[in-house]
Amino acid sequence: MKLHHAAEGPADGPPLVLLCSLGSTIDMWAPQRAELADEFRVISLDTRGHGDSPVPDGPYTVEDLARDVLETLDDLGVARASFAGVSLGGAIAQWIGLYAPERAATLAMLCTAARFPNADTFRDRAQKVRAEGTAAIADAVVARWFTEDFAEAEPDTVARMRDQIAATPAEGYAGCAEAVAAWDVVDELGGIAVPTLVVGGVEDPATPPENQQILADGIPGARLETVTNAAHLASFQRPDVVTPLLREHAKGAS
Ligand SMILES: O=C(O)CC1=CCC(=O)O1
Repeated sequence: MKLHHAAEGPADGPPLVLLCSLGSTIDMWAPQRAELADEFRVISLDTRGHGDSPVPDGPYTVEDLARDVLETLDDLGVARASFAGVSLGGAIAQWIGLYAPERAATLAMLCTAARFPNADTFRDRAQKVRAEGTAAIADAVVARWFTEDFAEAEPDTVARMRDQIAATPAEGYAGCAEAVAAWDVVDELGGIAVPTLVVGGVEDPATPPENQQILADGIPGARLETVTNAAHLASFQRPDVVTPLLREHAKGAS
């Protein structure tokens, strides 16, 4: 399935693909897109069921979502790229590292997990949004994305991001929540042979830092960075730290 996307930066620049978290659109990458487009061909994609991408009936799997990404890149003529994904997007990056490594020059996995904590809560969430709509969970979810200090300092930004969650089609959100619930590659991480950066947020309640430690311990040669004053959307709250990390890592692509 082809995904809605934005392609920015020089057409002949090294491709850098940005993958989103559950309940977000390519707007979550706003702090990185313009900045990294100075040297990369930045391709950000709305995950299936989100933003302006198609919304088939769920459940979906991470494999479905990753195949959508690769099909869209095929359509764009991109055979190999660096990938950076937050949370669900980080699971997609793991899948590509495991099952389509020839497509990946580097991988960056942000605020994600090889098996998400409390998988049942994502099945419950899927059930709730199918019954009541995505707005029913938007406040609770956005509270996990940013630190309390940030939420107090930037209420308009947080409200905008909350609205992004509430605008996500219920079936798309539910299908992706079911993909999150089923994701478990803890025992396969040793098979990822692509240069990998793992980034965590110190105050992330959704995928606390021990999850990134598991990724970094399991993926041979992975580099781990943990960002302070950051919760689940560390890339959005701390672009001052995360964007240079992404740049440096993707530049190391061979
Ligand atoms: O939505 C959450 O609470 C955290 C999360 C899990 C997967 C994802 O993309 O976000």
